[in-house]
Amino acid sequence: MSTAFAAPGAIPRQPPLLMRTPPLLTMRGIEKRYGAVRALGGVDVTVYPGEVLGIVGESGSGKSTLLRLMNLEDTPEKGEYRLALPDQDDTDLFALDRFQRRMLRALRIGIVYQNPHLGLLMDHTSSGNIAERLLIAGTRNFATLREKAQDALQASEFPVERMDALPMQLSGGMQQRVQLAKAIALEPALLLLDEPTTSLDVSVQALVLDTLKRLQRDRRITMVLVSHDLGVIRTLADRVMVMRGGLVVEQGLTDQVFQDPQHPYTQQLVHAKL
Ligand SMILES: Nc1ncnc2c1ncn2[C@@H]1O[C@H](COP(=O)(O)OP(=O)(O)OP(=O)(O)O)[C@@H](O)[C@H]1O
Repeated sequence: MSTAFAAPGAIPRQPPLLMRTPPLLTMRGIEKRYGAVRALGGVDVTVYPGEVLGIVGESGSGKSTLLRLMNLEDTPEKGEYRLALPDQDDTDLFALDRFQRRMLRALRIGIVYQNPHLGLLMDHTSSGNIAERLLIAGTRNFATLREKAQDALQASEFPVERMDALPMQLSGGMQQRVQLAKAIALEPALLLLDEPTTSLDVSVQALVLDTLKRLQRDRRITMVLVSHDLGVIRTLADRVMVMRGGLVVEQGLTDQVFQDPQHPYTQQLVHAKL
């Protein structure tokens, strides 16, 4: 496995500035099975504040399972998970009870799924979807709810004049922007993106990627981005982790991994894309 910042024999490079701070997210030894299927076979992940970590790999390699665990939707058979949050002690988050995990997920972690049905309440308007999130955090005043929902929608570059439309009345790109607005409404410490642009037309995909880039640049939101599309990873991710068969086979700075892949599987992925 190549985790280094330099090819063998090369002069070691300094890790980027972001990585010289303590990590925001640390996962160690994550193992997850579904019956006989080993989805994750002992995965370690470290994410630094303000960076975008990309996760690539073929279908079934365990990317979404790992993201679901980061979102505390599920627990693994083995492994630990810590988030360095100001009000959080060093507890293993998988050891929290179901309610504590749900609250932490709602208040501190945002997620955008490939399928808007997973991220949105289809019988709520766009503003209602965001208000639902704000209510969990204790906002009760109607005018404040609307104002905050509008702010979040604007930040995700959603046309706010459509804020009272139902998701089904919106285009795929707009639905993803509502999911994004909902995910960032409470200024999460961690934003998880599971194939956020995969089901969109190429031109719409580029616009949504631009929004994500702008958000990342302006707000320095720490993101973990799962995508099978190397172009998307290359556009957004500072670092990349390559997964295969529930294991991490290579990781490093995105440019470096793509320009000089060390693992045969990464070489195959990169060359298939060229
Ligand atoms: N709920 C589940 N029940 C049973 N098996 C599952 C479940 N979720 C995932 N798996 C299996 O776990 C393995 C990893 O799946 P996962 O969805 O994490 O992979 P992935 O890399 O995200 O794939 P894709 O790119 O196709 O979404 C696969 O073999 C998958 O079939």
